[in-house]
Amino acid sequence: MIVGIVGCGAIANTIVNEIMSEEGIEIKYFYDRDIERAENLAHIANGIAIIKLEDMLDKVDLVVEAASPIALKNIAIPILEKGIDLMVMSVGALMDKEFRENVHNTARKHKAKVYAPSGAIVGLDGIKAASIGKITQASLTTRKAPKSLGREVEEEEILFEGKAHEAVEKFPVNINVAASLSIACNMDIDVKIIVDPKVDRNVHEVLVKGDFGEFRTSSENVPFAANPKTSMLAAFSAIKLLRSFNESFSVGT
Ligand SMILES: NC(=O)C1=CN([C@@H]2O[C@H](COP(=O)(O)OP(=O)(O)OC[C@H]3O[C@@H](n4cnc5c(N)ncnc54)[C@H](OP(=O)(O)O)[C@@H]3O)[C@@H](O)[C@H]2O)C=CC1
Ligand SMILES: O=C([O-])CC(=O)C(=O)O
Repeated sequence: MIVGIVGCGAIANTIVNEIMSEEGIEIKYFYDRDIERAENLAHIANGIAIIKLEDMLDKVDLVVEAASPIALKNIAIPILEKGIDLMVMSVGALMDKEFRENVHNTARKHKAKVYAPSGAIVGLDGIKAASIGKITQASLTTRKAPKSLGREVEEEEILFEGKAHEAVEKFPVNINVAASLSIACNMDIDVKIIVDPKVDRNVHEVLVKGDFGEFRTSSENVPFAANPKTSMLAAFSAIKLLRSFNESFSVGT
């Protein structure tokens, strides 16, 4: 599998450092609006930095988007129209219903697949199973340190309380997980975002209720030093999903 990456920041660097060249996965093409970042990563991976997305499209089997929701909106359709699979980190963009339907239809028409790794949250496996019955309630409470949210506060403060579609608009690079949960639950979930000077982790608490019963998950994620908005677990989930394409045994939904 030849892989191209769009967005050469915290997640992409972790993927490359972990996978490099593994049997069956060759991460070869790198694109970023900052060409230097693409070149640095290409150098580490012994790959190729490209100056426009089209330069990788006839050469890859899968593109990993690890850039931004706006980037995803620009690149998803041209990638899928070529029948290339797409792994999406900036899931928040998919809260735009029209865009999500377009992505869905284009993928189906061109026999491409779209994957969204579980990212920085815990519990999507259970939600997928739970969605066989009815899910009646789902919420996410996210607590991050001021530097993760780009705020300066002395005391904890609720920055946002509302629905996921609004959360991803207001905090596009901090709360993609709300979109993953919403898509898995098939509802616009309730979201609360708290800035808290007492935490140094990215904390995500998920509550889901439905026919199956109810569950709560809580993760206290180590943020990347280079980008404290993003949790290490998010990059790890992408790596695990990439590796799963080569595995013949799978556990969990
Ligand atoms: N699903 C999940 O659970 C999670 C998702 N994420 C999301 O994943 C994405 C990547 O995260 P992360 O690696 O931490 O981000 P980084 O900011 O560390 O890296 C992203 C890179 O992509 C570049 N970029 C942004 N927009 C474009 C564009 N339109 N075209 C080309 N390059 C672009 C950025 O440049 P510049 O610096 O100039 O913007 C930067 O170099 C983000 O959208 C983030 O919000 C993060 C954590 C969890
Ligand atoms: O990494 C995290 O903790 C969550 C995050 O930034 C996102 O969902 O966009």
